[in-house]
Amino acid sequence: MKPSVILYKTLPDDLLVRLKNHFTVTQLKDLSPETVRQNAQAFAEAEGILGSSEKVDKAFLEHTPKLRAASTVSVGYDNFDVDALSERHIALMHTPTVLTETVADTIMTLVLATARRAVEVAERVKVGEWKGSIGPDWFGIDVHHKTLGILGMGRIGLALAQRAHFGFSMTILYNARRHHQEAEERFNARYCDLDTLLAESDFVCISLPLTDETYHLIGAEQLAKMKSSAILINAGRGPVVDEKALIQALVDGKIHAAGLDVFEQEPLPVDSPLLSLPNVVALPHIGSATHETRYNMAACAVDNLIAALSGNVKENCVNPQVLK
Ligand SMILES: NC(=O)c1ccc[n+]([C@@H]2O[C@H](COP(=O)([O-])OP(=O)(O)OC[C@H]3O[C@@H](n4cnc5c(N)ncnc54)[C@H](O)[C@@H]3O)[C@@H](O)[C@H]2O)c1
Ligand SMILES: O=C(O)[C@H](O)CO
Repeated sequence: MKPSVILYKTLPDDLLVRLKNHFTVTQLKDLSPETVRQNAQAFAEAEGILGSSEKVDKAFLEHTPKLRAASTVSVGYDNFDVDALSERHIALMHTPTVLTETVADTIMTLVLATARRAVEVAERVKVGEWKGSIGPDWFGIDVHHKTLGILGMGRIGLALAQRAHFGFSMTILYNARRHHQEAEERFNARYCDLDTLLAESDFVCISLPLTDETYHLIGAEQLAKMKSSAILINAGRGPVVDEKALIQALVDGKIHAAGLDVFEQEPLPVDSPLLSLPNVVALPHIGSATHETRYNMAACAVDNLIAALSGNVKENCVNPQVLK
């Protein structure tokens, strides 16, 4: 008999067929307590789950006594209680690498859009404000040859450094828990402490995971250390930045602008003060959202679940100790 799995995301048809070739699939819309209550038997039988963005904690796991693997269609896994999964010997699989280049493109999009005010001035054209030759109130600031600071020199940070170094002749600073030899050798990146990075960067770019250590890593004190001409870009996770402090810093002119793909609350409430600030570019968490990359992530997640439930894991496991 095929193992039972719960799918809580829509998959392209060919990937759904691949999943069904290996498993008995129950498709549900989410993992909310109500969905769990209404489908108690399916959760009681499930050996695997596949989807994204839903919270998987101890309380959820009480309803899944047979669970052996969770496969998330994302690289970030802050919505999972990894310790609780590991205690139960449940493998957590994720999708690193396939999305790295696309997310780095998104960060570069935010760098360019904020510096050149692309969204703001395009809106002004649409409402008929372009009536003659433009003046300094339409000007942006240069990106090329500026200094870009990277918080989180992992896969995405490295791909960003490559773009900034080769594409825009930028000086790269980074802060990390250890020196990153490849970044230093290939992109001439300079390691520095957080305060130095904040003080010297024209663009502070966050590609950090959300952990206890990174929660509100950037707050009022850190924003005050940035240049008033600097731009903050966050494509890691919203809660890495204290959003209230960020709004205040933008309102007070302590920093020049912000480019944000992630927020403390998603979707971003329409009444967020961020949306009334002209110097904020707010994207709806589209870091990896291209047709190609989202397909590749879904395919990776399907393969990850097949590997985990057949005892054949070679990569992409967050807690490989449970496989021993
Ligand atoms: N906006 C999006 O759509 C999107 C898409 C993909 C990933 N992400 C986020 O980006 C994160 C990074 O992805 P990745 O593939 O580059 O992961 P990664 O693991 O390769 O890189 C993360 C880096 O952050 C470093 N780090 C962790 N805690 C730190 C700390 N306290 N101080 C300094 N450095 C620290 C790690 O050492 C690592 O080098 C993901 O965890 C996810 O939250 C967002
Ligand atoms: O972590 C990731 O892969 C992205 O944020 C999509 O959720």
